[in-house]
Amino acid sequence: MSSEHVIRVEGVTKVFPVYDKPSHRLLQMLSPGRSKHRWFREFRALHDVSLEVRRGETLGIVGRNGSGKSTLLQIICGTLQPSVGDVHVSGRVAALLELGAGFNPDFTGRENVFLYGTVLGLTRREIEQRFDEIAAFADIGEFMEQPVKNYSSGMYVRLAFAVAVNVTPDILVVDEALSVGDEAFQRKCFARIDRIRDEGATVLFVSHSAGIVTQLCDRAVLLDHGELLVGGSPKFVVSRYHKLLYAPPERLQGLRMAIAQEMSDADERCDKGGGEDDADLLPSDRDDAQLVKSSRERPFSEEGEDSHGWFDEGLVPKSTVRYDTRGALIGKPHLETPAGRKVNVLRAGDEYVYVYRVKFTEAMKRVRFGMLIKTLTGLDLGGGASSLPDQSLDVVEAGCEIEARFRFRCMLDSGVYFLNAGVLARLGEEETYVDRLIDAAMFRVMPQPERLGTGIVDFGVRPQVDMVESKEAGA
Ligand SMILES: Nc1ncnc2c1ncn2[C@@H]1O[C@H](COP(=O)(O)OP(=O)(O)OP(=O)(O)O)[C@@H](O)[C@H]1O
Repeated sequence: MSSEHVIRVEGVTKVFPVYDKPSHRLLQMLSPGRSKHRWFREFRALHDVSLEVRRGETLGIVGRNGSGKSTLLQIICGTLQPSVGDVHVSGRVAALLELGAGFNPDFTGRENVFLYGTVLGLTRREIEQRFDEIAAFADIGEFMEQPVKNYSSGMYVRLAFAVAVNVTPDILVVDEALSVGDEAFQRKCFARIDRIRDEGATVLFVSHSAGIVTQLCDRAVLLDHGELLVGGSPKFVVSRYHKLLYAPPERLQGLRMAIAQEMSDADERCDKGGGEDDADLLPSDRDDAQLVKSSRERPFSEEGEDSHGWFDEGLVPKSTVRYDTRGALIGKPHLETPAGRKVNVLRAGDEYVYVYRVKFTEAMKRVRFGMLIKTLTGLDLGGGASSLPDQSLDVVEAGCEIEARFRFRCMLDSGVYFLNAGVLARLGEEETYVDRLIDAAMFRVMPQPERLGTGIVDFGVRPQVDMVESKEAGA
């Protein structure tokens, strides 16, 4: 394996024995070694799969249910052995596989942290050093001392993720698990995955969400019936995945062959923006992803207080990070209606104000303020600055407190979003951040029952459909 590649899968086939009745498993075990009769059928979950993953690359693995994604990940992680073929993996692999994998249900959370850490090659001392950080990330309180069989699925994932991201993995494997848990925790996980990628780790990501794969991954592969059909840019691969997903059964076989034939061309489309992409003609994937659950939705009335939204105390980001503080401190970030009522559950189409305060402990020159709205996965959607650089506040004295207000119209699809805040000033010749709060606040946009728009941002598209030729006129 070249030093550039950290994973190489060569001609891997995986065959599982399938027993029609539970008693057949027992009969097979009792059959003499040379007995010709087999009490099972063979099911081929993977067929001749070859794949290379480079150091630092984020690879998305997509495919319909039962296509072999989890089997492939388990083989890469070493928890399953291939029936045929070879797998070479270099470095520490931390895996967040489907629920149920990894932990011993009878052990407490704490014991499992030590068990899992040891399996990943950490010494007891190393795990002890990281334990507090793992516990803080998991944020499951007293449950850390309870057997994990008493955990909810959300708690289980929290602990599993906390361990996986805190063992400094060379390769992080994430299998759909992030769809469990609340949005604030999901955002924290995506932010941590970003950091792990920035530090040069390789990430394998199994997801049914086209949005996540296209946004997070450098490259993707499509598995179908255990075969690797195609690989290439995420947009290209996701569009082929969608074609398969929505194809009528009679066209499926022909489509599979056509996609497999494109395989040879796909390498040329490896840049993220490149590639033929017809995914946007297909039904939105935001619903099948369902990452943004509407757990705290409630119907809104057209009139009265709630019609412009309300405040949900549970919507508190867990991924807030402060960068760059140098004589200025951002505080109290929140959203208000134009009338000044604090809200964080918004109605699409209405206007809101993003407000935060900044305390200056040092005098500053050329000061201005900024904001940014992001998705749960960290995609920058848009924002704004309080002024152009040459129109910034000339001087702000030490001891001053300034309130920055950004009025905007909420042109977003239903879901959960995050807000950044930043203060810029001239230090020497350079304009630089003097305080920056990432994921300072979060908000939810209520579902819109009559929405015609698709995608995250509502451009206010006004459709018009005209009959340009009727049958009678053409006859
Ligand atoms: N231990 C096993 N014994 C028999 N069949 C198995 C076993 N594990 C997996 N399979 C079968 O192998 C196929 C691939 O399963 P796998 O879980 O890898 O698919 P997947 O793409 O991850 O699916 P999903 O998206 O539903 O999680 C499925 O048909 C599954 O039923």
